[in-house]
Amino acid sequence: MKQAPFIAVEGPIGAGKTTLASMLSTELHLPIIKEIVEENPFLDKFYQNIDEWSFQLEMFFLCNRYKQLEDTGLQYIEKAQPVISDYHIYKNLIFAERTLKGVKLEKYRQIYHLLTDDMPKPDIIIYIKADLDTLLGRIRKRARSFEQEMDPAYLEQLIIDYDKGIQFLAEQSPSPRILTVNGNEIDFVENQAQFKQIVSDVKELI
Ligand SMILES: Nc1ncnc2c1ncn2[C@@H]1O[C@H](COP(=O)(O)OP(=O)(O)O)[C@@H](O)[C@H]1O
Ligand SMILES: Nc1nc2c(ncn2[C@H]2C[C@H](O)[C@@H](COP(=O)(O)O)O2)c(=O)[nH]1
Repeated sequence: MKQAPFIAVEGPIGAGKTTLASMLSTELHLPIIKEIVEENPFLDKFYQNIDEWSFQLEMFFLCNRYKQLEDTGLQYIEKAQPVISDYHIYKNLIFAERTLKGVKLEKYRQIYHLLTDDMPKPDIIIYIKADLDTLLGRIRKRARSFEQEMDPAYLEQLIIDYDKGIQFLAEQSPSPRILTVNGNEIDFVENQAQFKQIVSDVKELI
């Protein structure tokens, strides 16, 4: 290992981030940072009325992830210890740019940059790309009640937003190493050989 990696697994809702990050954490003996979902008091309300609840929801995610990133910095990055996370902090902005408008979006952007610009960023991103049908199938399989009525148009837009967001991250300096996984065709859950191939690809990046 050249230096202790900070790995983030990213991709739109239902792509398999938490699943793959957990599998890699076990396989590579890496501590894992997982985002807080079930305890989020606004998600249910958000899916019922996005315009009404988006600011509270985005701020809740941002504050939680800020705290997790702060802890990750202290516990792992500053001690040069490797770590894997099932999200990149930049996902906050990907979502907020889609769900917020006007003054609220402008205020959110300022707070986002204030909180995160000087925080440690992942140097490896595993980006799981998947199309709408695959994501809808996985969201059904996961069966979280509040996600079942999600508007497919929202998810379709997020797929595009994610592509742009990851492209933006790729152009940053220093640029993260990015491994793109085809989530439609590669079944790392059921197919051991395909999972081992991802492990081998990740090891090459470390
Ligand atoms: N490559 C895959 N093949 C089959 N099922 C998958 C795959 N990736 C994830 N799943 C399943 O899809 C659902 C969503 O996965 P999850 O890891 O929660 O996605 P995310 O964290 O990206 O939202 C889970 O039920 C998981 O078991
Ligand atoms: N509006 C936002 N929604 C978010 C954000 N982060 C996660 N989410 C939603 C999407 C899913 O319903 C659920 C879990 O996310 P996964 O990507 O792990 O499936 O929470 C966000 O920043 N803004």
